[in-house]
Amino acid sequence: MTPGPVTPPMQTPGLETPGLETAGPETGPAVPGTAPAVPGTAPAGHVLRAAAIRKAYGAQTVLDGVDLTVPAGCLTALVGRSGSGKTTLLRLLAGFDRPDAGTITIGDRLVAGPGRQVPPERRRIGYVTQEGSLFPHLTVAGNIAFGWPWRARWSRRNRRDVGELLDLVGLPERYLRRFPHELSGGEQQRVALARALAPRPDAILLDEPFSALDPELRATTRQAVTAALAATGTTTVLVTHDRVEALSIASRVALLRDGAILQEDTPTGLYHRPVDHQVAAFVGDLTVVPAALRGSVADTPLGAVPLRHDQHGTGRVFLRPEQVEITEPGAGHTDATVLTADFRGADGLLALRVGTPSGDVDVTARCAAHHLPAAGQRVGVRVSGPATATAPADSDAT
Ligand SMILES: Nc1ncnc2c1ncn2[C@@H]1O[C@H](COP(=O)(O)OP(=O)(O)OP(=O)(O)O)[C@@H](O)[C@H]1O
Repeated sequence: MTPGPVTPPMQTPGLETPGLETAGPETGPAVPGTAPAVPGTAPAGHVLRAAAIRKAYGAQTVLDGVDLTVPAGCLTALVGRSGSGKTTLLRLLAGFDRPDAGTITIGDRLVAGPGRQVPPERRRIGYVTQEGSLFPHLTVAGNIAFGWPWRARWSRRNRRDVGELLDLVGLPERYLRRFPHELSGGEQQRVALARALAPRPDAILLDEPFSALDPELRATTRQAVTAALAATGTTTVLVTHDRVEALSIASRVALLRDGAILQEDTPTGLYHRPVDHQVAAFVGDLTVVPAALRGSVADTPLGAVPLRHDQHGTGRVFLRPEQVEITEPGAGHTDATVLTADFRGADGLLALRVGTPSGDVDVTARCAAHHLPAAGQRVGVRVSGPATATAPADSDAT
C-alpha cells in the first residue's frame, strides 16, 4: 500500500534520527509508490470535495453548510474576512479536526463523513503553514525526505528525486546540506513545499504560506511555488488574506462568508461578476453609484455606462477604480474635484467628488502616477468598460 504523505504539523521532529541530517548510504531500491512528484512523471491531482460541512465550537457555528469542490490539478484560493472560518475548513480537510456534519472526499475516497474520520497521515494531503515549520535539526535533504519510509529514504532514486524536488521549487542542489536557519524565509517556504510534495500527495493545503515574507521575496516565492504546483498538477487549496495574490495565482477563488461559500468562481468572474456588493468590495476597490438601468446601458452621474447584463429599473452600478478615466476638465462625461490623491508608486488612487443635481457622488479612480493630479484640482471623468449593476436584493450597497 502506498504510504500517506507527511503532514508536518502533526509530526514530532524529535522522532527523527540525527544520522539523516546528511544524505546517507543507499539502502536499496525505492519502495514502490514513494517516489516524489517530479515534472512529467507526477499523476494528475484528485478532485477534493467538501459537501454540507458544518463545524461549531461550543455555541459558535463557524461553518454551516460549506460546499467546495476543487477540481483535479486546480489551485483554488479560499478567501474571506478574518474569523470567517478559512483555517477551520483547512484543518477539517487535512483531518486535524472532525466536522460535525458533512463529507470530505479526495478523488473517490471518503475521508470524513458519518462514522468515518481518516487520520491526517493517511489522507494523502500535504499541509504547508505560514512558517513552513521545517525541522530545525534536519538539513534541507532530510526535511524533504522526511515523509518517505526509512528504507527508501536514501535510495539512489530518492536521492535524485530530492534534488529534482529542490529544483522544482527553484533552489539549487547545493542547498541540500543546508539547515533551515541557513535559508531565507522564502527559501524555507519552498523547501516546505518540496517536503509536502515529496510523498506525491493527492492534494496540498497552503495556509497563508507567503504572509510572513516581505513583498519582494513574496513575489518570487509565490512564483516558484505556483510553478511547482502547476508542474506537478497538484490539487491545491490556498488560504490567503491577499486578494491580489488570490486573483493572480488561483484558477478558482472561493469566498467564505457567514459559514458558507458565498461565491466560487474564476478570478475574473469574481472580480467582474460578483454576486453582491460585499463580494465586489472584498475582491477590489469599488465605487457604487446610483443608476437608471436601461437594458444594456446605465445612466449614472458619470455618464452612460455599458452594462454586462441587460437590466431595467432604478439600481446601482459597481465601478472599479481602473474604469474611471481622468481627462482634462470638460473632456470627459462630467467634471469632478480631487479630494485626495494617494500616490502608490506606479499609480495612485484618487478620491473624486462629482456634483449632481441630486447631490454629491464620491468616486474612486486609479491613475498612472505620472498623471496624478493634486488634491483640489478639477478634472474630467469618463467611465470605460462594462459595469455590473447591483441585484435588486442587494440592498446593502452604500
Ligand atoms: N479550537 C477552537 N476553539 C474555539 N473556537 C475556535 C477554534 N478555532 C477557531 N475558532 C473560532 O472560529 C472562528 C473561525 O476561526 P478561523 O481561524 O477558522 O478563521 P479564519 O478565517 O482562518 O481567520 P483568520 O483569517 O484571522 O486567520 C473564529 O471566531 C475563531 O475564534
